[in-house]
Amino acid sequence: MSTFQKVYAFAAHGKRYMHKAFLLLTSSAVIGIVPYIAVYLIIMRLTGGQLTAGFGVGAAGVILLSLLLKSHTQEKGLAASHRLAYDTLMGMRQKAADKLLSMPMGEIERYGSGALKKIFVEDIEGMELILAHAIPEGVGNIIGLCTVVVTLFIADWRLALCALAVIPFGFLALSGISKTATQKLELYYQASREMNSTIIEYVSGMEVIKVFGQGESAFSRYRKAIEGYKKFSLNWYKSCWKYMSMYNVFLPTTLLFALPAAILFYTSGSLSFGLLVLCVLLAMSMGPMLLHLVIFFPIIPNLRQKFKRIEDLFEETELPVGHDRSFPDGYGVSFHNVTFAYQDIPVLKDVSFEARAGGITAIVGESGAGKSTVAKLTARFWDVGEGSIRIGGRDIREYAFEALMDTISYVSQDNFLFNQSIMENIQVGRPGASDEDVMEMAKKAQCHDFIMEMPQGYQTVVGEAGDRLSGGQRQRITIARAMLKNAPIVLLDEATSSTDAENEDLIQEALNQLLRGKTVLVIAHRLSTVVDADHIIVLKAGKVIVQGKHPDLLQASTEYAHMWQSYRQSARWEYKTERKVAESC
Ligand SMILES: Nc1ncnc2c1ncn2[C@@H]1O[C@H](COP(=O)(O)OP(=O)(O)OP(=O)(O)O)[C@@H](O)[C@H]1O
Repeated sequence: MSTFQKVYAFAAHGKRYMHKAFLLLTSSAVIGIVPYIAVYLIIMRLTGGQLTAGFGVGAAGVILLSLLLKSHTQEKGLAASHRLAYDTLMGMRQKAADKLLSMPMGEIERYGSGALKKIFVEDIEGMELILAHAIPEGVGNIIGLCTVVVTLFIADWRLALCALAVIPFGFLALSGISKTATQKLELYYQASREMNSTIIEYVSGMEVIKVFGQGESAFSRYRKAIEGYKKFSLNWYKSCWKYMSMYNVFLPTTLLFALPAAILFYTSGSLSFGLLVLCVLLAMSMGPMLLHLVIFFPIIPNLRQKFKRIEDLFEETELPVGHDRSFPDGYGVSFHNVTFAYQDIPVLKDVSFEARAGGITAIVGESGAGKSTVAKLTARFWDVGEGSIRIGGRDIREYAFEALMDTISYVSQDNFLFNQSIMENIQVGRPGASDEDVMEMAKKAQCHDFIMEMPQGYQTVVGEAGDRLSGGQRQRITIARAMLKNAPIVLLDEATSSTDAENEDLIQEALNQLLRGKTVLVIAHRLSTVVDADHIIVLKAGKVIVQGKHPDLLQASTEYAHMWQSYRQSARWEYKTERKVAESC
């Protein structure tokens, strides 16, 4: 399958639009010849002394009509080809978004946000220019050129050959351009990729650069990347300039051979005056069309390059999904001898536990023990290496992806928000939820008051990743979002860690209300939040070292008792510090 076929296969109504565009653009090109023929006929009558006023007016009318018709068919042809282009791009964008949803997070992380941005924004966006403009206009131009050449051959084959005498020079230049361009295009794109990812890193790491005084060294990396890009771009253009100039100089000279030959044939009597004018006009019209070809040909390797990266993304492995939509035994979550590694680094080892349906199960342990990984595996961001995770008694790999996602609410550590209004961010939890429902949840998650204090209230746009809000505010909004979703299983990863003590109590209360009856897996550093849990799992270096209820664990595990002791001490220390601050004020 050629790249064009593969690209256009993304269009939902690809064939229909393609046929329509081709038919209309061809008609437009053929109609474009009519004025020339009409002029030829007028001249023939004029030189033969048979031109009547009626014929002159009729021919002028035909010229005007054919120009209008050419413009109309071209407009409709371009409209069809644009529809084809945007249909294709829509299909491609949709597939790219679906692809990310079905890829394991590890693969997405491996790409990095810079490379994915390049694919989504630059490659797909760059294809827009090619598909919606370069190809329709280029194809129209080629059809027009072929029509002129055929007409010229019909009119006088000798003059057609003279007009085409410049073509070998043009092809020589074209093959030079396409050879050098294709050879160096990959290097050029590589330099562009490097520059882009350095720029993204430079901008996203601005806080660290400022705080740690890294301006000089970070800027030198940035400068090196843009210098590299400049070098490759110039190098690339330099290798094309010679051929471009040759092309630009030689190709418009179609008249250079055709005109003297036409006059020679006319004076020798083998060409009528009418045909002389017709052939000269046609030969003249070929120049700009031939020049236009140079824009069209390089887009083929360009399209191939861009599509290759998109195709590579589409070929990435996906998480296999099942089709089950019903949960036979409710919403209990259980891990069965789960072993998991990020790439080659083992994180969870033979982990087994059960989070009872409708109960609160807490996961505690030192930093890096693998607590968040348990939540991420439950949400199926990755698949387990060995063992299985079951929900309702069935392996989560057997469920349809949407059915599983509908069942789980996940409040993660990073509290990501979209650069949209607060209202829309909370509505992500339940698309289509009414404003009143959103506000009710916001009140329960203790965010209504601070939202109302903002100038645009719920319509306030939160900035990129929510950076116009504080950590605590972001966290409460993500809790409201999860509450609105009202899923039967809730994963809370450090859900109240960015909240001050007063709000934490309030949110905890709201959470307690809303989590009632749900299967909750809570990951918390502060042991106070898990004391009342139905079941506590203690992880250490990826292994479950002990599990049970808080009072039992205090008795049964010295590790847990030690953790509890340390927590109590730090809580007392926090309390003392707060009191001292309060007294000194
Ligand atoms: N995406 C990832 N790729 C590679 N390694 C990872 C990734 N995420 C986590 N890890 C590693 O896996 C281990 C467990 O991480 P995890 O986030 O599950 O720990 P945690 O117990 O939740 O830690 P914390 O309490 O500090 O958040 C860590 O050593 C971490 O470096």
